[in-house]
Amino acid sequence: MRHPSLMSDQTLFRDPAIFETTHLPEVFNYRDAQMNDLAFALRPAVQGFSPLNTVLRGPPGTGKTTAVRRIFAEVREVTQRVVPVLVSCQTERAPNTIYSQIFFAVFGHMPPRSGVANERILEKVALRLIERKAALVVCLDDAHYLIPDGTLNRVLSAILRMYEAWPGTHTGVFLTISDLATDFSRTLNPATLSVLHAANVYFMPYGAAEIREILLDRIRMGLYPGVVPPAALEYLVERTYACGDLRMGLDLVRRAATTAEREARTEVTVGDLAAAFEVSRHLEVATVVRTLSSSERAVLDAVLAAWVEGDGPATAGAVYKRLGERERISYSTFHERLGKLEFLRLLDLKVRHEKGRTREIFVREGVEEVLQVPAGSSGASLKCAAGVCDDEKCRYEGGGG
Ligand SMILES: Nc1ncnc2c1ncn2[C@@H]1O[C@H](COP(=O)(O)OP(=O)(O)OP(=O)(O)O)[C@@H](O)[C@H]1O
Repeated sequence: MRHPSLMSDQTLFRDPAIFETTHLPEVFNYRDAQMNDLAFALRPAVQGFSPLNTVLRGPPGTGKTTAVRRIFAEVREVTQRVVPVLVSCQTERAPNTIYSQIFFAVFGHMPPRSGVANERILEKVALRLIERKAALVVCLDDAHYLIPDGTLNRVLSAILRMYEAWPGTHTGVFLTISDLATDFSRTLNPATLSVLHAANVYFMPYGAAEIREILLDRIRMGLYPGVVPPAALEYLVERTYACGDLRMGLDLVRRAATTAEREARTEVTVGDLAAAFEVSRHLEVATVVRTLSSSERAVLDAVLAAWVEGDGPATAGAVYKRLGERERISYSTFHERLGKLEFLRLLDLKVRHEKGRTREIFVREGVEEVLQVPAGSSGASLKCAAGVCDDEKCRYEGGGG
């Protein structure tokens, strides 16, 4: 079917911002029970006491962050006696930057960039809270990112034990977790667990009918009428339901509508959505990859180059050697970074027992596509595929290969 062409200055988007990941939807259906639980957890704070610590658990794109943003916005409207702070742990990974965000929420400006110890920042925050008779609620969004190097433990302990150093402070936390396997009893130390003592609020994946309504609502607000015909909508719902992440659906609509617009069509087709899916399906991996530090990224790049070159799992020894040609890195640091990449679900590590323990590294689906390393692009000379056995470690220790 031929579509009427569009003038070049015409657009299919009524409001492109509706499809931005940062957009806070006006209508937030199907999460009333969770919103009630969060309101209940905040009630003591509104009354001048510490809020109830709460963990929001659910797969990616099920509305956890949106629920927190909405309830925090409501709190700001009704009282000044609660200071809500939302910290994205995908971007803020160090205690200092997290405390700086809290400082900003309390004072309206950032603390001096350097030379101020964490303790001093927290002290200033605590004294101001006491002066204002205000309670602090910090949401650590995607808190699992802070687990591998112990940052979550340190930050939680500092926030929740403020009352010990500065009596009269009232503090609490919300933690959002999309990695359902996260078990705090194994990752936090007992002293932190005893002050955390959190209740769980679950965000189950939306059903297909709920996804349809949510997406339709966004389409109505973001696009002009008729841009997404029924067949395209069905495909969209099917794809989004299959992955469970609403972000996928929103991204597909945005990309497909942009394609249709570029080709001067007034409707998106199933083909536009299918093409968009090829790009969007690795959205989650792309998001995680963007949060890696340059040193973590270097390890991932080396793994991928070895993986592509060897057409399958690389051994830890081969990757370590390859990496050692570019930077000085001890085996334990390398091992730590590998562990982190596994924790972030970018890699799988498997031990093979063959003349000692050989660690094989498998690259998870989507990583290669996201990193887009052309086959055989580097390191052809590194054909020494000896695995690193635990008892071999010392050979590599000290870096440089
Ligand atoms: N009930 C809903 N109504 C409208 N939009 C929703 C609803 N639930 C989620 N969304 C939208 O889906 C997208 C993802 O939601 P959100 O960021 O809150 O998910 P999340 O559970 O925090 O994901 P992650 O664990 O990956 O951080 C956002 O654009 C949000 O506006």
